[in-house]
Amino acid sequence: MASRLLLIGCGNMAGAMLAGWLRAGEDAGRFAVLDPALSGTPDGVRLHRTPEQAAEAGHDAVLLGFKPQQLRALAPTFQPLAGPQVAVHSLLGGITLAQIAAAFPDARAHVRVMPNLASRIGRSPVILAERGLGEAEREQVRLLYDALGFAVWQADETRFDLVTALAGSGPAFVYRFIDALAGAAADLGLDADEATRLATVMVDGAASLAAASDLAPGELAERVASPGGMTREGMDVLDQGDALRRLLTVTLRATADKGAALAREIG
Ligand SMILES: NC(=O)C1=CN([C@@H]2O[C@H](COP(=O)(O)OP(=O)(O)OC[C@H]3O[C@@H](n4cnc5c(N)ncnc54)[C@H](OP(=O)(O)O)[C@@H]3O)[C@@H](O)[C@H]2O)C=CC1
Ligand SMILES: O=C(O)[C@@H]1CCC=N1
Repeated sequence: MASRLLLIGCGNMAGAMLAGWLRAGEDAGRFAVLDPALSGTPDGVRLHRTPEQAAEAGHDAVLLGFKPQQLRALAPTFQPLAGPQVAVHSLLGGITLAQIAAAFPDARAHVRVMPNLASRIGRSPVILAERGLGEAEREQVRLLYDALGFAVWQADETRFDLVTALAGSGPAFVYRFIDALAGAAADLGLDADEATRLATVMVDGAASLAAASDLAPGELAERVASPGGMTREGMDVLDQGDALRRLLTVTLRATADKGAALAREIG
């Protein structure tokens, strides 16, 4: 595992990861942040304002946590931080390993990382792809990200935008679902705050049960629907013409397509 990791850009996502690592018991001294306007970092995590300051402190790996659209403009500034002793890890949605390698050609290895905001509580899937790591270091990198939940290598990088849509963007879709469910209940007469609280606790419990169960989600749904009971009536609405699945297929396709568009934009 990289012993000293420099997070370049520490907003919503990299900030959640940093909090997740500290929550998991990682030593704060392993981490440093380079972010010009960030208000502060957790205790023990050094905050650098300039690449020169960061270079002086030293590191074995950098984690790119800024926006994909910034890669082309920022890469020359950060190249001195990504020399032959350094591995470049990237959170940049849509940006391929080949593009990361082209932006940081001197680095000894490149890793594409796709977590989600549940990193903060150690419950994120983290999808990984790499170029240039040896066998032992691959396992060290997997363990680093496994501390944020569940890390797994994606051998076929052509699938990365799709797994990003599912696992990286996925929480946004779940939050929309919770909002819509609560909003619908409010429209039908429930107090709005109560509806949001019930919907959130319900989704948490249902997802945790699915994660802990040997049964597939489809089978669990069948177990909720008592024969001749209420639930089936609602499920029939979602299932009619595969309405929910079709909607989600379009949703994932649009999300994944944007990844490819961002990559084309960078060139
Ligand atoms: N949000 C999410 O759930 C996920 C995001 N990602 C990826 O993570 C990356 C960041 O996204 P997100 O965290 O949402 O975005 P944010 O805007 O919250 O974070 C980006 C951070 O980078 C900082 N930054 C901007 N310019 C520089 C610079 N020149 N040097 C150093 N830092 C800089 C920003 O500072 P300032 O605000 O002052 O400009 C900000 O703190 C993206 O590439 C995205 O694809 C991946 C998975 C999930
Ligand atoms: O919206 C985005 O582009 C990033 C990538 C996955 C989640 N957030």
